[in-house]
Amino acid sequence: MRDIYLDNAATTPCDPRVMAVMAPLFVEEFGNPHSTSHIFGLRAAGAVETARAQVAALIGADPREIVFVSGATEANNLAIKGAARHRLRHGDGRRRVITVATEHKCVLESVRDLAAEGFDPVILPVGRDGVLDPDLLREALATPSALVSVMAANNETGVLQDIGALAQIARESGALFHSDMAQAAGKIPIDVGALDIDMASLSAHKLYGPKGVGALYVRRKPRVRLEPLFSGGGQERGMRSGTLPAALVAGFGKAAEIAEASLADEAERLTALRDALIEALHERQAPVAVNGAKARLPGIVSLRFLGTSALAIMASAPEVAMSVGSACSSAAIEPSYVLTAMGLSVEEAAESLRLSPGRFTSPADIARAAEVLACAAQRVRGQQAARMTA
Ligand SMILES: Cc1ncc(COP(=O)(O)O)c(C=O)c1O
Ligand code: FES
Repeated sequence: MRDIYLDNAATTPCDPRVMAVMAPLFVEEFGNPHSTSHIFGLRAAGAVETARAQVAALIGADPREIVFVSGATEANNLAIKGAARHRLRHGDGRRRVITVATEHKCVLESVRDLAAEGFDPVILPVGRDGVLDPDLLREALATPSALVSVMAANNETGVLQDIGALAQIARESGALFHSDMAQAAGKIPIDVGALDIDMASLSAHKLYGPKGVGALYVRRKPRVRLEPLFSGGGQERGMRSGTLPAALVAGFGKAAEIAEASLADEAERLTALRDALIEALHERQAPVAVNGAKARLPGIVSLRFLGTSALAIMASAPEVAMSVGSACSSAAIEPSYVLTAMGLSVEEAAESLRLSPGRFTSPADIARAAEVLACAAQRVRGQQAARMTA
């Protein structure tokens, strides 16, 4: 029996069509995309600009608004630190930077790190459904603020925030608005123009592209200015020095193009797979509850196996790849900070597993995973009961 991969929220495999675009750029067309005095550099630069247009199209941006970086971690650091520092140095003395308790660590830590530079970090709570109450944002913005950062879709629960509404609240108070869209991009339709936001972070490896490349959307009208994180040659219009990995960037572009073309079909298919998994678990008498609001990404579900340790289920079902909490925190034993921020008790959070089917998951994979999981849950409950009576 082959192993079943249900951890697409941690990372996705490269689509073979993406591999086909990248391969020649490693070997034959290996030029430095910034060395445009000869054909090798020009070809690499052409591949980068094609990708810039493809990534821009996925989110309704202008290609000139796309800054390529190493991934969403860097994009989030650049957006938050870059915008806050530039504003403070050139502007109005606004020191407040606002985010939400369920954000990815790279956002939370970027905001917290700014405290050492004299900024005023504010971390807003969420409700039991994982959603930020817009009134809490309004209250926080009573103090003039530099920046608000709210993710579009959560990486552990798939819960969606109402980015358009939150961005409008921020704009009315004169704060910039950034959104971590690493999980949302390519999964749900996104139009940065319609959302009227200033910055958005993307990562290629969440949408069937390669690891090690991502992008920051930086609005041009009105222009958002950032202090760069790195000193250097001034590539990417001065916002991100360093030679771009043309092959990875081109792969990201192709992945974005495929994601855009297949978005509606894939969302429907993933929703059906996710619902089939939950249904099959119910049929096999595995008592589960979904964590978070109804409005969620199609491909991520956080399931609480009532009364059953999630870590023990994982250990008992090694042929299913899944996770407790996010990939970067899964080495830690503490239960997910995202779930406890939603008001789950430590015990409830410790009963929760994240399952994320993807483009290459089949209905047969889902049926098999449900069987394995239900069986593992039953075994674990048996062991727990035996320990209680021993
Ligand atoms: C919501 C979110 N933000 C940021 C990241 C970090 O992205 P990257 O691995 O590209 O640095 C991830 C994935 O780990 C994520 O899910
Ligand atoms: S009960 Fe299904 S595999 Fe054991």
